[in-house]
Amino acid sequence: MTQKKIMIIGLGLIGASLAKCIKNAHPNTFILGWDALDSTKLIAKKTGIVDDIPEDFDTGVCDSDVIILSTPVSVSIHYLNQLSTLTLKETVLVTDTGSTKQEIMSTAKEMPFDFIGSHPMAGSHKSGVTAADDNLFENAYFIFTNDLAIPRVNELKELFIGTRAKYVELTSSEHDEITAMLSHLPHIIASGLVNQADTFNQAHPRAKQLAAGGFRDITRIASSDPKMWTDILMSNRATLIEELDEWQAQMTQVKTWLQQKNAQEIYRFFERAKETRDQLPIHQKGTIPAFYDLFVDVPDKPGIIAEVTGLLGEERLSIINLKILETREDIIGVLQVSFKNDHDLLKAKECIETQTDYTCRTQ
Ligand SMILES: NC(=O)c1ccc[n+]([C@@H]2O[C@H](COP(=O)([O-])OP(=O)(O)OC[C@H]3O[C@@H](n4cnc5c(N)ncnc54)[C@H](O)[C@@H]3O)[C@@H](O)[C@H]2O)c1
Ligand SMILES: O=C(O)C(=O)C[C@]1(C(=O)O)C=C[C@@H](O)C=C1
Repeated sequence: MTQKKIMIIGLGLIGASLAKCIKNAHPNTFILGWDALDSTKLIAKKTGIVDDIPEDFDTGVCDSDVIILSTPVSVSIHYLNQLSTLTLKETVLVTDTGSTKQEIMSTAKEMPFDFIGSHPMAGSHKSGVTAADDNLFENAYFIFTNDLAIPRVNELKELFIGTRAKYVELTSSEHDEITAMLSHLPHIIASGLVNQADTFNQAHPRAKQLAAGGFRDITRIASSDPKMWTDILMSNRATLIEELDEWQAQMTQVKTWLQQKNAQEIYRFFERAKETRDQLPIHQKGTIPAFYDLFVDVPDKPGIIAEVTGLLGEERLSIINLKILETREDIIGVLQVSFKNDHDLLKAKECIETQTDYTCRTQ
């Protein structure tokens, strides 16, 4: 059988992470890469993220069986139009990874080749080839938009099997409504908060040092790439304008309650939010960051926490959370140690099991 050629355009966080996942699951594929930055192409080639960088763009895409566009949304639309001017393989399958889907799907309608939209609902505020991570998509939702009903979604599902993500199919309009609410609006709010704090800090220079966990947690995503987010907003304008109207109405309501000293309504506001968030499936990426828990049965004796965390520290495993679930006198207690991914969780289990007598469970 001839070797399948995949061309990935845009070797940043998502493109390079997908390249790694494809290679892990399909070592026989030949991965070509393309990027606007020579330094990125060089790193991708040197680190083996791609097998090769073609001499020129046209040769690369015309020789490929699958083409993955993983650039900012407006750039991917530009490339899609460019691909329609070239003689690609008759059986080529083109996809993208963009965070919005309606605009690219309506461009794809006019294309002389098969196109199915993809969107892995996992990512990071980090960008670029050096942030590539083959564990990035594990357990996350991976959305396909196939408005054009191309009977080849299974080919993509097979190609992306190494992501270990959970596949979902949506129409592009459902996709853009949902992501506006759960991804795009939160990014606007996070950046708005940081900008408001910046203005405030100029009048209160000491404030910067005093920002604590709450501010850090709600604003992490404000460190994301501004080009990527400008493109996302510009391509989901109508839905976001509606979401922002609702958001403003909600904030005006809170302001009114404050003016009225209405503690009861303010309490209900926070109570509803707590109940809702507490019920969200926090073990799933795509909604709330996933935590991977290890349960260690430990004897009830002094220094036990230091012993377990010390062993994990020596393995350079970072702990996201630590809880003692049961400590009654002279019974075995349970330590719940949370990690940021499955890989760290399994490494921690192995480390504790090989270096102590304690029993470990992951459920
Ligand atoms: N970052 C996330 O959390 C996330 C998650 C899912 C999907 N996405 C989407 O995936 C796409 C890629 O995002 P990312 O996070 O990998 O961004 P990134 O900034 O890490 O990577 C984008 C890459 O595209 C390259 N690029 C830009 N213009 C180009 C051009 N004209 N020609 C060739 N290469 C060009 C950049 O040099 C960079 O290497 C975006 O459409 C984004 O909306 C992002
Ligand atoms: O975790 C993050 O940093 C992200 O911003 C990831 C995130 C999101 O959840 O909003 C961002 C954009 C993508 O389209 C999908 C995922």
